Amino acid sequence: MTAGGSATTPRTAIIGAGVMGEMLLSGLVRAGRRVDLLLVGEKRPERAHELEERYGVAVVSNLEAAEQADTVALVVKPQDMAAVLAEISPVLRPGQLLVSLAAGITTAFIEDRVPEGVAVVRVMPNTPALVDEGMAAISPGSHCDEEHLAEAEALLASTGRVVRVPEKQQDAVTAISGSGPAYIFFVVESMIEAGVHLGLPRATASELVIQTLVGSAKMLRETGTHPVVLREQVTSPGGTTASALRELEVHKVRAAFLAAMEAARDRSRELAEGS
Ligand SMILES: NC(=O)C1=CN([C@@H]2O[C@H](COP(=O)(O)OP(=O)(O)OC[C@H]3O[C@@H](n4cnc5c(N)ncnc54)[C@H](O)[C@@H]3O)[C@@H](O)[C@H]2O)C=CC1
Ligand SMILES: O=C(O)[C@@H]1CCC=N1
Repeated sequence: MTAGGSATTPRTAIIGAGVMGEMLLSGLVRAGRRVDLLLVGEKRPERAHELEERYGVAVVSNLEAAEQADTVALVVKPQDMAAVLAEISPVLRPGQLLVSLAAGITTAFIEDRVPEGVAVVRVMPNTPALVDEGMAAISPGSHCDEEHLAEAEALLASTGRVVRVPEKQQDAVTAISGSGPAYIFFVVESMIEAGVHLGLPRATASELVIQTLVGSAKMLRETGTHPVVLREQVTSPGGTTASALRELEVHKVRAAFLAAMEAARDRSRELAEGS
């Protein structure tokens, strides 16, 4: 949406300004959205104050945010979603767009709790959005037209890539790219510890691992070569890499990744039940 300065200029509200709420807010500000057209609803007063200081954004009640905005991003924990929807539902109106970033919460869950005709888009973002390298997947709800979807896409495009997926894929997306950064950080942490075990100073181990990660990610993106081929290029016959990879296979790391991501997918499915 463009900011034109008239009384009808669209406003965007963010309800729940923790890690991902701030990601969205800071991305919109970096992308040039006018701060006076942004609103934040945040429960914790000290956090609200922090955001007012940092961005000059108006922090208002959830009701005011929902009443004044054309697009409302819901960025609270899945367990808090029902309470927030119950609070704002009386002031929501048809044509408004709700964009939910909560894991597991379906568009049907939201549509059942808001007035008929309110458009809902479900998004699964990830934390690299904080450095404009996010990966977000979006899915339309049942009252959502192309304009609503494009607006949700624009919200997320300010912090990285956006793909459209059928909603039935969102639990898998959550398991792969939503939680994905945590798996990568876990691998990085494990490799740094291994370097320390092998006698490297921690700072050296960290630099070696982080640059190896960045370089490998860049090769994947820039060459477009399949990861199996890239791995084979590193794996000299009878060499060091083959010895290491055999240990990873012996320890069933591939199977562990599959089981881990199935567990994340299953947890995402459970979250809509409120557990
Ligand atoms: N952290 C991550 O990597 C990702 C998180 N998500 C989703 O984003 C959502 C938020 O996650 P985080 O930002 O990590 O959590 P967080 O705990 O950092 O932020 C949630 C914020 O909502 C506020 N809040 C709670 N109840 C409220 C209410 N009634 N009114 C106003 N504000 C309220 C809290 O004070 C807090 O600041 C979750 O639904 C999560 O599933 C999605 C993808 C990735
Ligand atoms: O752990 C979680 O539930 C959230 C959703 C995806 C990443 N973090």
